[in-house]
Amino acid sequence: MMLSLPAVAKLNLFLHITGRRADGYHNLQTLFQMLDVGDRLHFTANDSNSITLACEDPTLTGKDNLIYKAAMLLKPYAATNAGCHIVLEKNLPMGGGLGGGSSDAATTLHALNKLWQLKLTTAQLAAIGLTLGADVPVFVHGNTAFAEGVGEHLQPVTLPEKIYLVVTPACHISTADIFRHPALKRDTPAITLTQLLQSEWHNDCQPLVEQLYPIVAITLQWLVEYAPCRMTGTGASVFAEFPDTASAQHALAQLPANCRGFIARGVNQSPLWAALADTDDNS
Ligand SMILES: C[C@@](CO)(OP(=O)(O)O)[C@H](O)COP(=O)(O)OP(=O)(O)OC[C@H]1O[C@@H](n2ccc(N)nc2=O)[C@H](O)[C@@H]1O
Ligand SMILES: Nc1ncnc2c1ncn2[C@@H]1O[C@H](COP(=O)(O)OP(=O)(O)O)[C@@H](O)[C@H]1O
Repeated sequence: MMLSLPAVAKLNLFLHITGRRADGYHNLQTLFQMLDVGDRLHFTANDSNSITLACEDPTLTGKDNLIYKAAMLLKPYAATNAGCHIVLEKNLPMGGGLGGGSSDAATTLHALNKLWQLKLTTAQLAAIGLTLGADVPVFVHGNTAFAEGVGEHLQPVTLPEKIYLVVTPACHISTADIFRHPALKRDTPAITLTQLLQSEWHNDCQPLVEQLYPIVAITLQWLVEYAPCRMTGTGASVFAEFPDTASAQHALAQLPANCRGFIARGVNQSPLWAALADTDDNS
């Protein structure tokens, strides 16, 4: 049996760092906005007892890929010879704060749960996903959500489904490097979701990233000419909200050299859920 499923991107509409934990991880308050665009994965179950991964980009087919790691985490729950061939259509910029790798992992968990008939609950898949990265559970649940802790305490939020222009300058930022930097602001007071929704939104990583990677600051200076803008996650991608697709396209047409850009709609539920429901209807 074969399954083709989306793995969408997210934005962090705000990202507050409220403290550092004993294990070095940081407690956050963040608003994850699901987008309607992303990667696509194709899964063909087999009885080879192995996981194989194919992608046009050969650097993405190794055993360090989160897709492979997610599949291996589910292997112990599956029948002895359960295997799968997975094809990744990589559309999202990598290491851009859009969560592409984490989203690919979450889609893989759902796909193999179905193909291998594991009957694990979404909560179980999210807990397994958390061992791969702090961003995986939100993609497993697939809702626009307010997150606390390292991103695992999630509360779905319904927001107006806005149009966003997402721009990724040509620089790679390591999440771990930003979190271990001495100059990172990590003392934003934790406040309630109601207060947060009424306050001015910001990203605590943005001033440090702008300082360390001037290209991010330059990209924000370009985008702010069109609309108020901010960085997502630990960068390097930045985004702005537009009233309609035409005005977002107007800005995208002027995209600076060396940047990638795309237009997406914010959605309250990831299209992954509709795609999974489709496969239920057809099985
Ligand atoms: C901060 C966010 C916001 O969405 O950044 P982006 O990665 O999306 O840019 C994410 O929660 C990131 O999640 P993810 O990318 O899955 O991070 P992980 O692999 O779990 O962690 C990478 C490294 O970042 C640091 N880290 C990560 C998350 C966190 N809450 N505190 C941390 O200190 C840790 O040093 C960890 O070793
Ligand atoms: N399926 C995957 N897609 C993209 N990157 C992956 C994947 N699996 C592992 N990675 C690694 O994770 C890093 C961060 O990827 P990504 O999730 O795109 O960034 P971010 O967490 O900043 O949004 C990449 O640079 C890459 O080395």
